[in-house]
Parts: sequence; C-alpha cells; structure tokens
Amino acid sequence: MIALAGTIGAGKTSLTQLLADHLNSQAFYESVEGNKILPLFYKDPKKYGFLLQIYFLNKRLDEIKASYGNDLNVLDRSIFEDALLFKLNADMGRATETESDIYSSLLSNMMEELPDQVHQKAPNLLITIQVSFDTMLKRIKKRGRSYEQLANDPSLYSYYKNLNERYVNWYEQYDESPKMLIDGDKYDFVEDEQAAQQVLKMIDAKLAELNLK
Ligand SMILES: Nc1ncnc2c1ncn2[C@@H]1O[C@H](COP(=O)(O)OP(=O)(O)OP(=O)(O)O)[C@@H](O)[C@H]1O
Repeated sequence: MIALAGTIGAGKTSLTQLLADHLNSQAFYESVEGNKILPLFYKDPKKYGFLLQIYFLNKRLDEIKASYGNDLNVLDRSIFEDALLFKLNADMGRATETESDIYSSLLSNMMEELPDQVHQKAPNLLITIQVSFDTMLKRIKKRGRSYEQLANDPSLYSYYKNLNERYVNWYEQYDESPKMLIDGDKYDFVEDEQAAQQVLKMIDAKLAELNLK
C-alpha cells in the first residue's frame, strides 16, 4: 500500500483522495471527527498522551490490515509517524520513560515482518508532504478544528513548531520503505488543479520506478 505522511494540516487526507481516485484504488482514512480521545488529549496531554498513542496504534494497524489487498491502496497516515509525535510528547514531559519504552517495543513487535506472511506490513511507498511552519499554521486555522486552534491555546505554538521541525529529520532517517517528498508549499494540490496534476505525475513516475504501476 501507499502511505501518506506529514505534519498536521499538510494535506494528507486530500492527497489520499486525489491519489486513490487517480489510481482507481481504495482510500483508507482515520476519522479525526470520530476520535473521542483527541479533544481530551489536547485538554490534558499528560493524562491522555499514552492512551491516545495506543488508540492510534490500534487504528493504524486496522487500516494496514484492511488495505492489504492492493499495493496501490492509499492510507492517509503512516503508522511510523506516531512514534515521532509520541517522542515529542515524551520529551515535553507528557509521557513517562516507561510508557515511551513500552510503546516503542509494542510498535516494533506489531510491525515485525514474519517469514511466511503473504503481505508486508510496511508500505510499498511512503509519500511525505512537507510544508513550512507558516503554511502549517494557516491550514490549521483555515480548517478550524477548535481544539487545534492557537487562539484557544497559545502553548500549541511551540508544540507545532517543534513538530514541524522534527519532520525534516524524521523523513531523512525513515528507512522502512521507498519514500518520496512532495513540496506542499510549492504544489497546492487542493486549490490548484495544475499543481494536482504535477504531483500525480511525480507519484506515477515513482510508482513506475518501483514497478508498482
Ligand atoms: N500520534 C499522535 N499523537 C498525538 N496527536 C496526534 C497523533 N496523530 C495524530 N494526532 C493529532 O490528530 C489530529 C489529526 O492529525 P492528522 O495529521 O492525522 O490529520 P490532519 O491534521 O487532518 O492532516 P492533513 O491535513 O494532512 O490530512 C491532529 O490534531 C494531530 O495533532
């Protein structure tokens, strides 16, 4: 399967739809609106940080299993990014070292590839959308989910800034599968049809290079 990656508001959900339509495959979304723990986490990250990660881990594995059937199915977020978010939260004192260790070992246990399994769990391709901090803030504001708004909680500014910065390194170090980067500032594939076509063309070329299309 193809997994999208990128910071909050990068455009993963939109590109997932665009790409699945283009490839005539299935899109898999993790419903943010139906996530009851997320608003609790934003209100009290220390209390709900670990629970939220376990919730996401479970959901992402569900998505991976559901999408096995076709190498071109598209997932709106990769399971591997959650570790980045959790590490950030742990570094901010919102999770204990024990929670962080248990999470890491659970993730690697869940994602271990077994010798005779027919389908791999890692994606065939990871597509990361990279956006500047400025774009990230604009998109979060435009989308307007109340618990994500800086106006309601100014302390989110440093959380978002730190997260955005960490994504650069995370992408460089990611080695679970082939990968590619889309410049989400340069290509506004949501508002600009021409940009959308250019992005799809780049992805097609990468899929051809990997013999997936
Ligand atoms: N592992 C995680 N730990 C903490 N918060 C998370 C985690 N994964 C997602 N979130 C939160 O869930 C919300 C939705 O995140 P996500 O980036 O998946 O979708 P999105 O913001 O709709 O992105 P896009 O616009 O790229 O589709 C955000 O508020 C994000 O901070």
